[in-house]
Amino acid sequence: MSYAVKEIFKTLQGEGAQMGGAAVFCRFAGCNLWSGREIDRGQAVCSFCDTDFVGIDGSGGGRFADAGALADAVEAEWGDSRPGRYVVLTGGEPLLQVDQSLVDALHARGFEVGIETNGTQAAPAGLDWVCVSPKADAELVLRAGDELKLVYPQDKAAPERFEHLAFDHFFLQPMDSPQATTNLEAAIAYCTNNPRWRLSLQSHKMIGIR
Ligand SMILES: C[S@@+](CC[C@H](N)C(=O)[O-])C[C@H]1O[C@@H](n2cnc3c(N)ncnc32)[C@H](O)[C@@H]1O
Ligand SMILES: Nc1nc2[nH]cc(C(=O)O)c2c(=O)[nH]1
Ligand code: SF4
Ligand SMILES: [Mg+2]
Repeated sequence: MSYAVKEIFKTLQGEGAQMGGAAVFCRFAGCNLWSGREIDRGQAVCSFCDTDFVGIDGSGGGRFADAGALADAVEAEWGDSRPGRYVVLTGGEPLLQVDQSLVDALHARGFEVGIETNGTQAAPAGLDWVCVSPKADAELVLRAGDELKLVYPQDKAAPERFEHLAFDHFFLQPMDSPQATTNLEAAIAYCTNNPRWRLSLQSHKMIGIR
């Protein structure tokens, strides 16, 4: 199967429990919860997205004919060094495209494989770090993983809906929007009163990296 990829870049993971660690980000094109066109945002199931995932025209993006070709591009972006190889599959919604052969091809090149997903699609086996970010109006299929990272606040997606699920870490991530300051304050208040939840800040935006 071929893969449509918006961009591939090396940076530090900005969010969640892996925050601050080096990673190659592989951003897949397309999402099942929004077309990515501003004209459709108001009607989308997920309407607060901060990401351009349309097309294959970003840096390092393209159409990759098979898993080996995409894993080679990820490896080239990381460079020659072997220790700590880590790739984050994101998007758009990566689980519309990620399959077992891609996970295997990345493992064969020495990468640990993380994923950022909206949790609406089944995942192939062998992923090393699964971050699920549920959306209020989308059915949640992936109900176990390493971290659950809830963008906060969302109408009809109170944290209590998710805290019984089988994750090791529970994060609230303030919604980036014109109300970002209010959202941050609300997330601080919630975490202060509900110690099962920790605050995840989008640190890459604060320090001016991708
Ligand atoms: C762009 S999404 C791509 C992966 C996947 N589609 C998902 O939603 O998890 C990457 C992460 O950014 C989060 N995110 C998207 N828009 C955001 C916003 N406006 N403020 C804070 N986090 C946001 C998502 O919830 C997700 O955790
Ligand atoms: N630095 C950095 N960290 C991130 N963590 C999750 C991201 C994403 O868009 O999936 C992201 C991103 O786009 N950049
Ligand atoms: S599910 Fe993820 S990629 Fe899709 S629109 Fe929402 S935040 Fe963006
Ligand atoms: Mg992002």
